[in-house]
Amino acid sequence: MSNVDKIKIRGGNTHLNGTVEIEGAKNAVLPLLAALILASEGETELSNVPILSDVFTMNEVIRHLNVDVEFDEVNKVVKSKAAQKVEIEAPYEYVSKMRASIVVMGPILARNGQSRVSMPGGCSIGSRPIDLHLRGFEAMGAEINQNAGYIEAKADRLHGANIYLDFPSVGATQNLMMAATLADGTTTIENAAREPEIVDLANLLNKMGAQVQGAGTDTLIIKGVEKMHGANHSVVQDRIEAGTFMIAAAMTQGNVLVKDAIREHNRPLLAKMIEMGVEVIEEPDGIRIIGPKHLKPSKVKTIPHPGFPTDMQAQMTALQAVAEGESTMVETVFENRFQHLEEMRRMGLDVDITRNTALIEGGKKLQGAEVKSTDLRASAALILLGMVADGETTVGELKHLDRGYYNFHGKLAQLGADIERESGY
Ligand SMILES: CC(=O)N[C@H]1[C@@H](OP(=O)(O)OP(=O)(O)OC[C@H]2O[C@@H](n3ccc(=O)[nH]c3=O)[C@H](O)[C@@H]2O)O[C@H](CO)[C@@H](O)[C@@H]1O
Ligand SMILES: C=C(OP(=O)(O)O)C(=O)O
Repeated sequence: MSNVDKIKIRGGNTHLNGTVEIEGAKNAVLPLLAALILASEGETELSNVPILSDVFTMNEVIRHLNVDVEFDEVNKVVKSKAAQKVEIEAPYEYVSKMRASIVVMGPILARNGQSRVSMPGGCSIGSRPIDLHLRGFEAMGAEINQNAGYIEAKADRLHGANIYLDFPSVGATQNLMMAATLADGTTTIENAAREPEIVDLANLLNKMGAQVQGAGTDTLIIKGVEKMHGANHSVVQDRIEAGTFMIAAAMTQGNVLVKDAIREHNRPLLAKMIEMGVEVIEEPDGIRIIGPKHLKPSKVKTIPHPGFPTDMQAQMTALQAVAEGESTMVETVFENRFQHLEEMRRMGLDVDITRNTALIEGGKKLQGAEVKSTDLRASAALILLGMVADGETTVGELKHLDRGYYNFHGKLAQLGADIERESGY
């Protein structure tokens, strides 16, 4: 994997066909790896772990904290032995590489009574503050200080608290849920995030001896326990990778079976695609997507789960680019998540952007171009658009793609796309 690699797509006549297998979810496995910090005895085996650069980064973070982890990439299994003692510091070097590593803060604090974690800072899709995480820790009795780019938290032992999140933040819900597992007493988190990745985390925590109830609803109740142990768990399927291939099939008049896709996890996307004229067939071993000749335009707004996911927004705009007529996309979760549209303009997309609303005049001729990805989902969306644009599209800055998609070009090639990855040097 190299950031100087490029993906080349020759588009204009692609009709994807076949079956695609989906990996375990990046957004599930990262907090699951952080949860390993909580175990003080036994061994853990996580299976269905995706081979992604973010997973390597998270493994480095928790290794640095003294948790023994080994990633068997052939079998997609992470094995870990509980640490007797965990370190308190997650340094800048790791947290700056991957914001999601902030979710180690709750587990470190719960295990050690103190933690020192580098502030993650923003990223290209928005400023991404962590105030909700910190206010939750404070409610549980932690004293928080900011010092030289680090957040330091201290509490001899966290205590249970009633926490209401102003916004159902995924990361804050995960961080506070993990902190509460070892706290003294019961914690209630209201207006909690309801994403399937939250449910997956609660499932692992409960297997490790925690007492978490209500995952998947907006109220979590966590009864603190004295200690936690290792457990075996298989990572839930990546609904965003699955959704990306569903859109790929829909926009290329394709016929693709997305293996073992979970309808419940992709309900808002599937509902929109059906509205746009896509055929969605539930089969015993997955969901089949058949793309029509003429796609209808749509109005989409991103909202926390079970609303339309912001992580599918860029890919959905690629589908809207193909739909005939005027579509709208409103991004309400992140304030700067339209950068892919500027790149798509270079491919001939007719789009008008006013603040968080994009007006896409779809169905016009698109031409391949040299473009660069600005974030993870932008890179996938540009590759998707490359399949329907005439001529050659080259997508660079693949470090973003490698954070969240394993062998994306290989999977598309297997479905019939004319695509290759050129190695840098
Ligand atoms: C690793 C991972 O799982 N990443 C996902 C997670 O990110 P992440 O957990 O960072 O996203 P959040 O749900 O926390 O953020 C959503 C919104 O809340 C704001 N906010 C968040 C926390 C806080 O303390 N204060 C605050 O204002 C953010 O700036 C953003 O505008 O959920 C996002 C929203 O579904 C997804 O796009 C990311 O792919
Ligand atoms: C925004 C994303 O991830 P992260 O929160 O890890 O940046 C994503 O998965 O689309």
